[in-house]
Amino acid sequence: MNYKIFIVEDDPWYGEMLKYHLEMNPEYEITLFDNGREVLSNLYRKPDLVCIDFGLPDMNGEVLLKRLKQENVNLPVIIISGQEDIEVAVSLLKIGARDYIIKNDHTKENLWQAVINARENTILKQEVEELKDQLEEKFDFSNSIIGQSQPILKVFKTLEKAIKSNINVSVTGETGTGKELVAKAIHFNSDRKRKPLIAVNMAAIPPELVESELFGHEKGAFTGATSQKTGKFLAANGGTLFLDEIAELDLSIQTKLLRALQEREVVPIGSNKSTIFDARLITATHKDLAKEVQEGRFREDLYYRIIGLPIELPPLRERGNDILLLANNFVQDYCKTNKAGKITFSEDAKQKLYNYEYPGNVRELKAIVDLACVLCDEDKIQPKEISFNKLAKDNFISFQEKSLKEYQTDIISYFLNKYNQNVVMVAEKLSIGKSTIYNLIKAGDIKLEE
Ligand SMILES: Nc1ncnc2c1ncn2[C@@H]1O[C@H](COP(=O)(O)OP(=O)(O)OP(=O)(O)O)[C@@H](O)[C@H]1O
Repeated sequence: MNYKIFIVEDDPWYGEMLKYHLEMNPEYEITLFDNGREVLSNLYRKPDLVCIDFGLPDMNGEVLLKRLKQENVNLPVIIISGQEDIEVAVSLLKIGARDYIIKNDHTKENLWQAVINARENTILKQEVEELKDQLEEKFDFSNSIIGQSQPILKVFKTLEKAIKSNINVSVTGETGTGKELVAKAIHFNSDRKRKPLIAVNMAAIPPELVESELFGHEKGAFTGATSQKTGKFLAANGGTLFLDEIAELDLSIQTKLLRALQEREVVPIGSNKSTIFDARLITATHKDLAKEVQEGRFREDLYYRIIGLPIELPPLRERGNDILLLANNFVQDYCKTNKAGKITFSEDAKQKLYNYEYPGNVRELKAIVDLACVLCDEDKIQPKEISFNKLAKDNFISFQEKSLKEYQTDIISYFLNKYNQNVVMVAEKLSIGKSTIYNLIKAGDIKLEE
């Protein structure tokens, strides 16, 4: 489709010259106007871009720019001006001009590039909007969170309430029960869906960096702060901040977090200026926060601040038939992604899936089903193709008598070595939360090799 450009220039020779030059790209459809009023009355023709001469006889460039922006705030406008006044240029850019070009020997080339930039910018914006639409569809929670069991239907009811309000939400549940998925579903179904969703895993950040990660820092605020950094609170402005593994926060940071939440403002490290933020807070943990409070590891006042609307995700073993519903969905996903023909489960395979405990919950079920799809020779999965992480158990259990925790550490270390110290991949392979590994690293039980 042609890219429609309006040029408004009262000097006919100069206008023709610009038109001639831009028409070298056959995709550009150029229309010339010699005054502001005429271009305004032709906006119904929906130009993709308008280039205006700053010194038009009937309307100065600033007035025309404002009128164009009133009509269509997204319309890119390039100003071409005879004067090199930086202040004028800056004020026009602030009002919304896309570019400011001076009339000199390079105008043609500069305009050519400015049009390319403006067009690319529009395409990028359109792509972002399309991606946002796709995300919304993806996280329409009836599509993304699979389940029809009573405990999950109860969760859906609470989710509806969370979506309609702006209240803080705290999600609890064992590893792999879908806490992050729930946070996404709330964000992408709420009024904040077009603004950022920023997720931070507290267990993954070294304690000394948490404050700067959350609140930001000024350049030179501490050794290593070579440039200014925006914290996650401000990055999430207008949207949602998801603090995963909140129970892992140090008590000193808990105090700072509490202050920020009470005042609704943050102060970056090294700054004396506070900035108001507007982000909805969703927190998650696999721990029992109330117990953490009782045992003195979590501040009571912070607990009451963040608890808001609690959502407790049931373990998969308590979701009955959802196990098979989820398994079928994962098989379909597998077939779609791998362009495979239809695969189903034999009755015995279903029974085997149904009877298992799933300590790694939905994440573990997905890994089991994916593997079964790979292993199955025909179009029906048999019980022998369903394996419950037996490999790790068989290899490690016979070495010597150890505690369960020691076995766990051995297994994780083994996999970290095997997969090049890639925590995310090992978590996926073992169907455990990344945070479980990060916690062991933090506690010094496991050391990542260089
Ligand atoms: N009800 C569900 N329907 C479909 N997929 C689900 C469901 N619950 C979880 N999943 C999938 O299971 C995986 C794990 O979910 P998620 O990361 O949200 O769990 P989590 O509770 O945040 O885990 P962790 O505590 O380890 O961080 C993801 O791939 C997610 O999409």
